[in-house]
Amino acid sequence: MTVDDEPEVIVEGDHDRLARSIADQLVSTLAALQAQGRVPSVVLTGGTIADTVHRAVAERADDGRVDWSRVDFYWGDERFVAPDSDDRNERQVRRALLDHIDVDEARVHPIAADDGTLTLEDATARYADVVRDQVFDIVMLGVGPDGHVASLFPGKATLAVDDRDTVAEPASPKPPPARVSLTYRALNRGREVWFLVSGAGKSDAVARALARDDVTTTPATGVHGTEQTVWMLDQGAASALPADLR
Ligand SMILES: O=C1O[C@H](COP(=O)(O)O)[C@@H](O)[C@H](O)[C@H]1O
Repeated sequence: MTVDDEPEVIVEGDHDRLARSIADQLVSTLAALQAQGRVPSVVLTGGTIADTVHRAVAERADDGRVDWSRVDFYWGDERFVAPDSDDRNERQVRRALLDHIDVDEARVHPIAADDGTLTLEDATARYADVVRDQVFDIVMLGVGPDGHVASLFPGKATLAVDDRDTVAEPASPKPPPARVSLTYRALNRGREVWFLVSGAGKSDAVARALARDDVTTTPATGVHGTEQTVWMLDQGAASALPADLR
């Protein structure tokens, strides 16, 4: 993003309206890319608004606009827990969306779970192989009240990693502690980056990121799309923004 490429800010009335709007945008964007003969790639996120978005996409899945077997799905981060743990971002997305659409499992690329055979570092290295040189069409990211994105948390050494695509986070301040995350280097290969943020509890983090606060205190500042960066907010999440941005 150059200085001229200001992020776009979209504000919807509330959580559910925001989720429906994002779901519509996702379906339209994927359909348009497929109409160009492309197999779109999407980076998925965990979190509360993301879960509502995934359910809203599933409700739209039967309209035939998207061939879901011709979409590549990746994850921006994952909790390194047992495969059947409800803490897995993969499990959350499968329940809300992937179990309801006709995906090609060869195009679903989850981050490895703690199945007893792998270390956190093994899972991190494996995902680096999966995403190597991958350019993502859409990167969707939730944002924490502390400004974290994926599993890049304020003050952590992982924020400075710029020589690889994945990092291990063994001590996340938000449970569960063991996580694997894409780095800025990988996330910033996204053509379009969409921040999905709901609720007044995140309004300060949103305001700091859009004011370009330092990444060490607001990690979300460091992610931007090569073509477009869009902050998709509800009124609560937008409530600390200056009036011209709301
Ligand atoms: O831990 C995580 O948190 C964020 C945001 O979650 P939320 O519940 O505050 O919406 C999420 O984007 C990330 O993928 C996840 O691992």
